[in-house]
Amino acid sequence: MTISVWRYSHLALAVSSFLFIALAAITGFILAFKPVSEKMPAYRAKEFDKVTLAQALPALRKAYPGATDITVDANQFVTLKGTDADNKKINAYVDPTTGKILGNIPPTNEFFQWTTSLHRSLFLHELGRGFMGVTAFLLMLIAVSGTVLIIQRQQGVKHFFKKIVNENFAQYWHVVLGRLMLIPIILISLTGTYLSLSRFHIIPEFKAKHNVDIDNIKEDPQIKPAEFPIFKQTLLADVQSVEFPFSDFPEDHYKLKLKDREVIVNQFTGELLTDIKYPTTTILAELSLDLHTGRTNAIWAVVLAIGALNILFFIWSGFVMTFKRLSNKAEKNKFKADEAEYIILVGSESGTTFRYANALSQELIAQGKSVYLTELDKYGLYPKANHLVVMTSTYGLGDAPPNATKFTKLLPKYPQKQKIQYSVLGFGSHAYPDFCQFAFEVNQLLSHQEWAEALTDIHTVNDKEPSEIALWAEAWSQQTELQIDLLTGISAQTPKDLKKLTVTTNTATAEGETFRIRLKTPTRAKVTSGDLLAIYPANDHRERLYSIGVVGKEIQLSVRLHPHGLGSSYLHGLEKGRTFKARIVDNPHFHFPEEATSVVMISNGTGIAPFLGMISQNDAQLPIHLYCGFRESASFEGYKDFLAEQESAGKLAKLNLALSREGNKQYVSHQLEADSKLIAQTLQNDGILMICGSLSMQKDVLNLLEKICTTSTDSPLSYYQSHGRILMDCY
Ligand SMILES: Cc1cc2nc3c(=O)[nH]c(=O)nc-3n(C[C@H](O)[C@H](O)[C@H](O)COP(=O)(O)O)c2cc1C
Repeated sequence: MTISVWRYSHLALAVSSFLFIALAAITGFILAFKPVSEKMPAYRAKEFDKVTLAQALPALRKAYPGATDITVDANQFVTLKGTDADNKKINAYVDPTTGKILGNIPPTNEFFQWTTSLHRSLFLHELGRGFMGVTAFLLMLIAVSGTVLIIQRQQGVKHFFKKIVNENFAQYWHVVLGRLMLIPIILISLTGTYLSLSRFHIIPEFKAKHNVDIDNIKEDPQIKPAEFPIFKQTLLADVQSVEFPFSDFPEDHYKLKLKDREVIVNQFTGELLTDIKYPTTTILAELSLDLHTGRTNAIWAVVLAIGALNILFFIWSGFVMTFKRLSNKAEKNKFKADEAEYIILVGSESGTTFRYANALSQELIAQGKSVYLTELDKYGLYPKANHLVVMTSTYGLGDAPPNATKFTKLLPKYPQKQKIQYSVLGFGSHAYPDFCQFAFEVNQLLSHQEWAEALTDIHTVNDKEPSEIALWAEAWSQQTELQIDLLTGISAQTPKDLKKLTVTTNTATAEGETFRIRLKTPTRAKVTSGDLLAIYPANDHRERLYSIGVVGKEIQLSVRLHPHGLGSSYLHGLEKGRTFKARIVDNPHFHFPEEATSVVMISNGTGIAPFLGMISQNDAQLPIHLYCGFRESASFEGYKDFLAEQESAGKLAKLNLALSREGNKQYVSHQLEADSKLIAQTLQNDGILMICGSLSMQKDVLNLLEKICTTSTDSPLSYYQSHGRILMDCY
């Protein structure tokens, strides 16, 4: 059964009964203090647990010749009724071994009585009792469906108590307290249900019928009550009540109501005249009352009070979660699926991803675009679309969220008829081992579709980190030439935190060629190879991003001069000594992995830039294999000497150069294919693969890696991607 069925059942049950449950929880909380308050005065005899009827009954009869009966209540206080030697009426708590009066029976506490009536029957007599019985049953179903949801969330009973990630107060404590209070709440609801069923005789009531053969009651041999075997064997702790013989006539007798049976005892001989065991249903009803009220144990009563408070918390947190989920859903589409240019597909469980998808949709509509937003599982044909954005979270062990489980099957079913440019933004959390795995899977699947063209590299967002969302928005905006601001104030129109940079060298070359530009890093700027430099060539909102390599103490960019390229033309024109303002964008997911056993770096064209910085800083001499692709040897010329120096300094283990328009005309993917064994070993042995360059190179390399993973490693490609073993920064 899917998670949604259980979730909806849990929710429907909670919604339909929450008022009654809340009332029962509040009154239940108050009533939990009844046993605690009753136990406060010490009317329980010392060593009560050891006293037998053989000790108690003769002593009490001696002190009170007119005693008619004794009762032992849930607090183990002994009440004696009857008269004393002076014929004075007695109804008091007594010490069962001495007969000493310990205290008077207090009048019933009216507040507790009032609360009990409200708790049991809402002051509506039988009708109210019926309501509360049903409420107890619904609470039980809620607890059971909640347990199933936790088991599903934790991926099995074995992991039931595994750590829960605290992503949100209401959700976190709903689950954590749900696990802790599960047993008390199931017991509260189960016993409440049982008591109602007993009350309405759905579970039959038992009344012991004692058929005493009065004509054959013996009077001999007479023995003292203290010697009666039944009295010697029976502890007072196992007694509910004892009726004394009314007179010395043989037909009068002792009637013992024990915990598990009723016994009639001959007053002269101690013989058992009847012995009727209670059926299990009666014993269970008593146990239910003990557990439901906490009357026998003050600690359990406190647990019940905590349970009642938790129920109130579950009602509050459950509603907070539901409202959040409901408010974060797809807004109504203005355009139909078959007329929209921009398609946004969302995979979400608790709804937050919809918030960003809705923001994107609104931004695009505001810019006059036609947009259609839907769930991944509602994927279909989009005849007018030219852009597809997938925003999806990951759940379970790297699985699809509930509204995206069918997508991988639907995708090949609906091949689009025209080319569509896609971009995937994964939402996840590093607190889970398979970070954004489902997003990686979707990205990989899309890359295999003939009609799909990657517009940006896949981007991932850890714990809804605004700067990562903004980074995707920037990358997507740059490619679409649209200005998208998903997070007001983050990807703001006017860039903040600009740094002044000075050009130290610029190898500015001809159009179509790659040039390198070096910039003096401002003294207090924090910059690492793999970060991005955002420049604003026209001094307006238009931003262009370049991968940074930190070489020496300088920022080095490799830029290909595009005809009419806004960013590349600007940088190309910057002469030595010129200063300009730019923003350093922290890009931690593409920093050099110092902890790795080895690193394989894969680049084409200007993608080599961050690797140059990382290699030059590899003082620990971690084995680095660099696979870099260029069109012709001239493009590589500028890096040749530098890389040779790094090789001889032990900072670069091996350089593999692929030239696509010279010699045997190879791409990096060809060289990687030839070295498949090394690649598989790197992945298997905790090494890291880093890819930087064009999206088409990335696509080829990922397809090759997928093959290598299928044939030569233990896990699929998405596993290595989601475990941070394949780092990418492509454009
Ligand atoms: C039970 C549970 C399991 C999760 N499993 C993963 C996971 O395997 N990988 C991951 O990257 N994030 C995981 N996450 C984090 C979510 O993907 C992340 O919080 C996301 O932003 C939620 O988006 P949504 O509200 O749209 O569903 C999990 C979250 C929860 C509550």
